[in-house]
Amino acid sequence: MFFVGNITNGVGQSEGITATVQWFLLTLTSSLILIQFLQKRIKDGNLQEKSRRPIPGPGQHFLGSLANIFALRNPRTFVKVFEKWAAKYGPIYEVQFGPVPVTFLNSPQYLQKLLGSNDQNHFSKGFAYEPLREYWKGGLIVSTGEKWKSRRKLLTKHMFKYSTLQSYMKIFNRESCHLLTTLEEMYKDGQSKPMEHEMMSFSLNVMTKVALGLRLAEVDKIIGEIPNTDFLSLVNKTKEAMCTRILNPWLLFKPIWRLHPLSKLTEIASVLGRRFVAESFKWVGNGADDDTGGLQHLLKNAGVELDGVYEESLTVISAGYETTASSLHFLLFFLALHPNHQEQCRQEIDAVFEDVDFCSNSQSFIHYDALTQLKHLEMCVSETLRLHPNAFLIMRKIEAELELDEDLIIPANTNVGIFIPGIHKNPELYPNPEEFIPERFLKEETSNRHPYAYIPFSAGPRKCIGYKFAIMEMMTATAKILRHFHISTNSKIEEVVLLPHITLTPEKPMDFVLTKRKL
Ligand code: HEM
Repeated sequence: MFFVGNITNGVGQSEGITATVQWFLLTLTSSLILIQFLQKRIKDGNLQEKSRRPIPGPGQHFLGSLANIFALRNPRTFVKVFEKWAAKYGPIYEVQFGPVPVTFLNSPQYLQKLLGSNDQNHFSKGFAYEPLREYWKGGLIVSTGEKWKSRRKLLTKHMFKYSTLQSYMKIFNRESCHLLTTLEEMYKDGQSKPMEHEMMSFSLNVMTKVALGLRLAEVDKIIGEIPNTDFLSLVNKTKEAMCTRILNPWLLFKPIWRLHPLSKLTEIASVLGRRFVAESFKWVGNGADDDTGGLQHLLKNAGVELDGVYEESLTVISAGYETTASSLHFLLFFLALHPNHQEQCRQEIDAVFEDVDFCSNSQSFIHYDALTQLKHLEMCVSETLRLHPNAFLIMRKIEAELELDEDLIIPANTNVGIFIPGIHKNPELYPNPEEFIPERFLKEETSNRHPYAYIPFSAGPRKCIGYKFAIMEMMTATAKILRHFHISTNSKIEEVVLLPHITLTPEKPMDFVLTKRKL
C-alpha cells in the first residue's frame, strides 16, 4: 500500500505505455484471449445454455466482447455505460469482457439469492479483484473458506462489536474537531473551494488511528526516512495502479503487467507495507487502551501472525478510509444543494446538543446515544448512499451453481457482477430516482421495500463489516460541521462526472462555501 514519491513522479510523466506498445500488446493479447475464450466456452458451457430462456446483454459475440472492453475504457463514460446496460437489460444480463462472460444481477430478488446465500461456494470474488489481491494479499475482502470465516469472526469480536464501536466515538470526536479547525481556517476568507482533500485526510486519520494506533502525521514520521513520500499520496498512487489494471484488462495478465511502470510500484508498496506495519508496533502501546493501541495489537494478541496482521490492517484502512470520506463529501454536497434538509438536520442537532462550541471540553463530546436521536441526518446519510454508492461494482465468482428461478440456473465458475447504482436508480424501486429525497428512508417506506433493494454496503454474510462504523463516523463529523457552519455550493450535480477509481470519484471536486454560524 506504499509507494516511493520520486518513483511515482516518474510515472506521472510516462503515464502508461505509449500508444504503439499498447496496440502491440492489444493485438498479442487479443489472440490469447480468442484461444482462451474458445477453450473456456467448450469447457464450462455457459449461462445461455444452462438457462431455458435467452439472457440479454451487449456484445455477445467475440468482436462485441472486445467492443465492451473498449466501451468501458473511457473512465468519463464508464459509469454511464453501465447505467445504460442496467436500464436496458433489466433483472439479469450477460456482458462479455474479452474471454470472460460476466452475469450481472439487477433485481433485489436475484441479489438475495446470491448475496443472501450461506453457501461458501458462492463467496469467492471475481476476476476484477485480481489487482486488489496483490495489495490486500489474503485480507478479509478477498479471502475465502476457513480463513475468511475465522478472520471475520475475529474482526467482528475485536473491532466491530457494540462496545468497541462505542469506544471509537473518542476517535471520531477528536478527528472531527481537527477537521473543524482546518475548515475554519480554510474558509475564513469566504471563498468557494473544494474540501475533498480535507475529507480524505480526516477519514484516513480515523482509519490509521483505529488500525495502527497512529495519526497520519505520526505515520508520515515512520515513513519519513523515504524522501518525498507521504502516506496519503502513497495510498492514492496505489489506487491509480489498481484502476489502471481494471480499466485495461490486458494488464490483468501478469507478464504484460510486469512491463508497465506502475507494476514496480506494487512490489515496493508491498515490501514497504510490511515494514511499516512491523514498525508501527514500536510506536504504540500494547493495545490495552483502545485509544493508543490499534487493530494490529488486537490481532497479534489474538495469535494472528505478522503477515495476517499486515493483511487485515491494510485491508481495513483501504476498505474504510476512502469509501467513508467520499460518502461524507457527498453527504455535505447534497446538504449544500438542499438547504431545507440541511436546516432540518441542524435543528435536530441543536435540539440534542446544548454546548455552543462542541470541541472545547468534555461536555462537547458527542456520545453514541446522541447520534441515535439524529433521525433526519441518518435518513440523509442513507439517501446519499443510495444516490452515491461509491463502492459501486462488486463481483463474485461462484464455484457451485446458483438457482435463481426454475428455468434460470447460473452455472458454476461464473463471474457474477452487481452494479449497485442499477438497483438504487431503478424507478420501479425508487420513483424519481435522481432526486434527493431522504424521506424514502422513513420506517413506513423501508418496510414496504425489498431488503435487497438497498445495498450500498452489499448484503448477507459478506456485507461490509464496517458499515455501522462508517455511519457513526459520518454522522459525528456532520453533526459537528452543521453545528458550526452553514454550507453552500456553486457546483451542480448534473456537472459532476464520476470516475471509476475503485470507488466512484468526482473528476473535479465540488466547491463549497462554509460560513461560520452565529450561535
Ligand atoms: C460508506 C463507507 C463504506 C462503504 C460504502 C462500504 C462498502 C462496502 C461494500 C460494498 C463491501 C462488499 C465488497 C465486496 O463484496 O467485494 C464492503 C466490504 C468490506 N468493508 Fe466496507 N464500506 C464502507 C466502509 C467500511 C469501513 C469504515 C470499514 C472498516 C472499518 C470497511 C471494511 C470492509 C471490509 C473488511 C469488507 C470485507 C467484508 C467481507 O468480505 O467479509 N468498510 N464494504
